[in-house]
Amino acid sequence: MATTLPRHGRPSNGPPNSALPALPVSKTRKSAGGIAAPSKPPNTPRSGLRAPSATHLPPPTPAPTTALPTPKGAATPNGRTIRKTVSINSFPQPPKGDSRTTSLPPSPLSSGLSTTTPARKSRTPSATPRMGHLSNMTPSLLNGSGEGKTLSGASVRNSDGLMSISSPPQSRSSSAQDSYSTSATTYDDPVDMNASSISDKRVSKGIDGKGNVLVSVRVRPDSGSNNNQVEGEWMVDGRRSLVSYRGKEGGDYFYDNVFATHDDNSRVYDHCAKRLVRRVMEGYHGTVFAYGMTGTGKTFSMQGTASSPGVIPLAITDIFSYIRETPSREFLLRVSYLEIYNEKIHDLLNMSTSGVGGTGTQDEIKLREDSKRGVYATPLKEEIVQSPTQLLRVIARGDQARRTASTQFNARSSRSHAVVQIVVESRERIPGNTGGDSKRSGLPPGGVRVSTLSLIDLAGSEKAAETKDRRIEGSHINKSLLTLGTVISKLSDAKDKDGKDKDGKHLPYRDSKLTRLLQGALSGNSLVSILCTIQIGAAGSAASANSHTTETINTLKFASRAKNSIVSHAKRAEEALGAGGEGGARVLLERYRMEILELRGQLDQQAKNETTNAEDEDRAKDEEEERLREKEAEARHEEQMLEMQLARTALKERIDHLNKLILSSKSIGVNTNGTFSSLGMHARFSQASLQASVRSSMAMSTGSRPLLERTASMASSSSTIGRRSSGQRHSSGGEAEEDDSLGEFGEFGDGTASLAAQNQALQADLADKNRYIATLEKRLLQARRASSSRTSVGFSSPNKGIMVGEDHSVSVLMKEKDAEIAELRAKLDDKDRMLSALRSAARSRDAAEGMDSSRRETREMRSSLLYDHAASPPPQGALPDPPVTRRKSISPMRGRKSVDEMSMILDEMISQQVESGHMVRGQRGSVRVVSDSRKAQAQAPAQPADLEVLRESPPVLHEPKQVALEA
Ligand SMILES: Nc1ncnc2c1ncn2[C@@H]1O[C@H](COP(=O)(O)OP(=O)(O)OP(=O)(O)O)[C@@H](O)[C@H]1O
Repeated sequence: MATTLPRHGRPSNGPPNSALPALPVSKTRKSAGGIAAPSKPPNTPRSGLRAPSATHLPPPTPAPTTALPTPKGAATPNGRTIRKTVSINSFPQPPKGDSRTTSLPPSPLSSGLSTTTPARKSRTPSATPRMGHLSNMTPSLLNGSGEGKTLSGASVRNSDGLMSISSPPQSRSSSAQDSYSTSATTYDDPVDMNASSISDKRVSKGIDGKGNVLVSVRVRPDSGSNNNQVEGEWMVDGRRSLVSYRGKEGGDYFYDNVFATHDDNSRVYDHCAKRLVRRVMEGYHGTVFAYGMTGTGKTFSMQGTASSPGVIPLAITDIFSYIRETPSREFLLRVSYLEIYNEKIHDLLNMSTSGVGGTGTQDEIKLREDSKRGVYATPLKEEIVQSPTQLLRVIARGDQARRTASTQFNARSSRSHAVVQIVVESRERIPGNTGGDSKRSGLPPGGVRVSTLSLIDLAGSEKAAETKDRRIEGSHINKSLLTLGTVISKLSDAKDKDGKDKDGKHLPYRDSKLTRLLQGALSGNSLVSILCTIQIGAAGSAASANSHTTETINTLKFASRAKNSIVSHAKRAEEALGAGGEGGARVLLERYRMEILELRGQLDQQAKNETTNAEDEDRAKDEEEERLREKEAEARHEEQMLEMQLARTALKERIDHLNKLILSSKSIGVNTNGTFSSLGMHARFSQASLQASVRSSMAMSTGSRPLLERTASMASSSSTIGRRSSGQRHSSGGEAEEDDSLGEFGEFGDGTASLAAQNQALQADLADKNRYIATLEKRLLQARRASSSRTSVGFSSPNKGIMVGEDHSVSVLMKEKDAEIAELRAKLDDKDRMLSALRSAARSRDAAEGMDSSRRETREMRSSLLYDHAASPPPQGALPDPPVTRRKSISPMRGRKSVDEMSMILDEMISQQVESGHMVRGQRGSVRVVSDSRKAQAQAPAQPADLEVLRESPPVLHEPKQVALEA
């Protein structure tokens, strides 16, 4: 009769042990792997012993519920197994003195047994042969919330009998290397699945009060069996999590989970690791490790196959499922993979330098301890992974680098302890901000939680090895496993002594790298799930050989001790709020968040800069265009100003020159210091100087094209005079072989001839000036029009103030020019009047002397001749009858007299002009026309010559004023 053992409550020491949230309901594990597992290599030792007979099959009835001791090794005649529950203390000592193992350290399990047995003895009452831990089953984080398992008759029948061993595919292939689907897969919650029955909760409850350690035993099928018969020594009851040995020194072993041979990896994962993985995602540290003799299925359980993925791939799937199901948090995963081989740590993800054979120069990896991280290996490569596929690939890479070799019991035995560590960083996601950062504060509401899931496939303990290498490996493996067993044993003894053993010494974690690395888990800082693998074979099979049985029993004892010894007080990892310090520096999520914030800030700044730059560029472009426009306008304006300046200069020069000419003529006419005769005598010289002056003036006035044209025309007219003058000069010393006209002039040595010539020259000069004035006026008009158009342009330009100012100065200039021109015109008028006076003087003289008709004719003829020489018709109305006399017939006295008379007349006229205010006398006796001569002229009586001059004046003279007003 099996009895339900009383469950002792245990103090809660840390982690919550309340009901766990329901896991996803569901339901069938999908496996995409259809790849047939390779069969076991032929050299694998297999049992050739007789298979258990059908008579030894478990009864179809529920398992016996009695825990009463039964005779050792007894079986009922009807085939029912007689349970023998023995104390762990009664387990036999491991065999010693095996010839093959003398050179090896003793098996850790057997050693552990020998060292711990006394202690166990003292605590386990002999009257209660069941494992001590069974009396303390309480719910735990890993076991569920207290729901029991249902033991139906059928299930009991399946699990309670002797081994029903089939031959599963014997394979060893990394699931990660195959095309295992990582799509979301859900599993039956073992708790929910078994929640209906309360009749027998013993098996599924937390095993004892020692915290959250979960111990499971998995029995590997014995492929060597030909049938399902087992010769009565072993009994595996999965439903009751019981393994019984009925053989010598046998007993009942209860654990949290016992998996029979037909249980697959999925079931193993669901019961051993699923909850732990979930807790890790919630912030607890978790460790799952497989322990057992070589070839018993540790790697098969942890890695699985393509068709039956193990703990590692299933945990990865669950990790990502959890992330998908938890949108309120964001996660970052990084993975490392190391192995401890011959007591050296190798980075399985960084084997490119060291190589599998360890020939490279990989930095030595050491174990360090940190208050926040605990014990950790460094330097170790960590890879950040973002998908299950990526994570599986990383692990598959490590698997390939792991050292394996063929052993007596395993063709591809793992010769090292392999540790996969998945670090999970998580942080609360800010609502409405999928980017993961707070736009307002830049800080998330909570800190980053960091937890670690360690998945460890230990190397198998080996009792004997054939080769030296194997022996060395086996030595290290056994030593580390022995240390592990010792630590666990001492943990049990030291549970009340603050982690110290009986002698007050610290636990020997440092005795091996394995225990040092597992220190955190063993000392209770993390949730722990231990999967012990055993292989039990039919009686007479290889698996049931003595050594094998011994190893199996030792494994069972190790599992029992672990369950009793490891007290977990795992707590949810604290949330790290900063990225500072050694611990904080590991929080990549925080670092990345800060980096993202920083990069975002830079991006924003860059965007702002780009916008500002674009605006600046536009502005600079506009300003540049504006500057160019201004420059062009300025250049145009300067050009126009220069043009006007040139025109003004030319005008000024011309006006000065004309003024000089006028004064010179008047000086000649009004010379009162008795030199008029000399004027007459030097008339030719005076003419010549006048012409030279005109020519020089012409030569100077070359500023612009119109002026050049004008100069040419004036030069042509002057040349006429010049020829005559030069002729006069040339003939001064001689007579009439000269040019006719010159000869004729030469003949007139008296004042009459001089006057006529002067008169004619003045006439020509007057005509020339008129033309010049017309040209100037045209030019002025053009300049004003140009200025006007510029002004209108200038108003629209940004420098319109300047343009207006310039234009104003131009208009002032124009006005000045107008005034000058008016003055010039007045001077010309004076000259006309002088000419008229000369003419009238000549006429008076003629009348006084009673010139005969012949002389008159001669004079007329000469007059006409004179006009012919002038190269242009005489101005209309000008010099109607020049009083020219034949000088040869005039006596010098008479000539002098007429000159004197003329001088007198001129003096009178000038005096009149001066008196009337039209002219002013200079200091040297010269006279000037006053500036308002125009007004005086308007008041003076019009004379024929004046009218003529006015008629010749182009009407455009008044246009500039109109333009100026418009401007
Ligand atoms: N439960 C099982 N069902 C079917 N085959 C199994 C099972 N367990 C183990 N095997 C097979 O047994 C062989 C050895 O298994 P495995 O390599 O996992 O043992 P191990 O304990 O890891 O050995 P070692 O410690 O030497 O590495 C493999 O071929 C594997 O396929």
